[in-house]
Amino acid sequence: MNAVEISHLSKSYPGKRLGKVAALHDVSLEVAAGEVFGFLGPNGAGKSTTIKIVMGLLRPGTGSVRVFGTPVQSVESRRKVGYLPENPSFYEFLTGREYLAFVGRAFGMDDAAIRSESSRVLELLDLSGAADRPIRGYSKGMVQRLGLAQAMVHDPDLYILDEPMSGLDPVGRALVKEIIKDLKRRGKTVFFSTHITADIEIVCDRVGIVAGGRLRTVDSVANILQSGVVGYEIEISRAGAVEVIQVERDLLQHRLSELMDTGAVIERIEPVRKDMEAFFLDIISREPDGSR
Ligand SMILES: Nc1ncnc2c1ncn2[C@@H]1O[C@H](COP(=O)(O)OP(=O)(O)OP(=O)(O)O)[C@@H](O)[C@H]1O
Repeated sequence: MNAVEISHLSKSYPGKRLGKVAALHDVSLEVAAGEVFGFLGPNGAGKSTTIKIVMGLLRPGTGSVRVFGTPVQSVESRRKVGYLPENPSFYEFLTGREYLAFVGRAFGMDDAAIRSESSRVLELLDLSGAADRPIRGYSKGMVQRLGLAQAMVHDPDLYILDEPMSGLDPVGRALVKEIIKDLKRRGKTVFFSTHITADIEIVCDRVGIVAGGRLRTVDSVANILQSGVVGYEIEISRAGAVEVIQVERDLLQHRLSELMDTGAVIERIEPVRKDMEAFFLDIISREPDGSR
């Protein structure tokens, strides 16, 4: 079963005078249940617009979205979703714990569940020490982590996270990546947007690259990294000396036989690859039809 099905979404915003800003053009993609899907694109690519439509906060110009097979406008589909908006902001006079209780009540949780789940997610997001202080005194990173906590408090099956690592320091980023990996281990689905390629490599099963409102490619991270292998680095020892040799991708077998014929011992072979960033820059530098 697909957790999210996005079909032929297009969206324009009103522009200057009578003009329009085209934000999305015919975007279709599916996110399978249990998968971590990264929605990668530069600034202004259309990531937040897509996410707001998936959350039912914006109406699409054309197209539709289903969440676990149900149209996104239905209350039932919303119960299963935890949402982190871009730049979250909260009622600043509440404490973090009070805000989570407010969210828990909105999702129909009982008081005991609210108490235990709030404590669990506050601990997970390293906010226990600040839980009973008003949000107005929180740092930017703490507000971002509270944003993730409020998306998790009702233990949804699907997480829609708009730039979850935004505004976090390296410790916070690592924490959020661990949380995403843990959600996957628990069978949850995560759809998150980012413009940081390294975040995708570490936590995602698949990635969709969006630019200029068009989905340019969707592929598994493993495929992208594998197809990005441009050659190999071979470490050998021969006559008591260690050497490192670079070999082109297609010449590996040939070069290995040659080396072994000379009595060299192969100590290590490592692929030399283009990383996700190189792949991303290559995709977005092309025209939508693939030409340069
Ligand atoms: N409310 C709005 N009114 C007019 N234009 C908008 C509005 N919101 C977004 N846009 C435009 O739509 C396009 C897509 O914006 P969107 O916020 O979806 O991109 P994004 O990929 O989330 O960008 P970022 O990474 O900078 O957050 C951009 O050209 C943006 O200027």
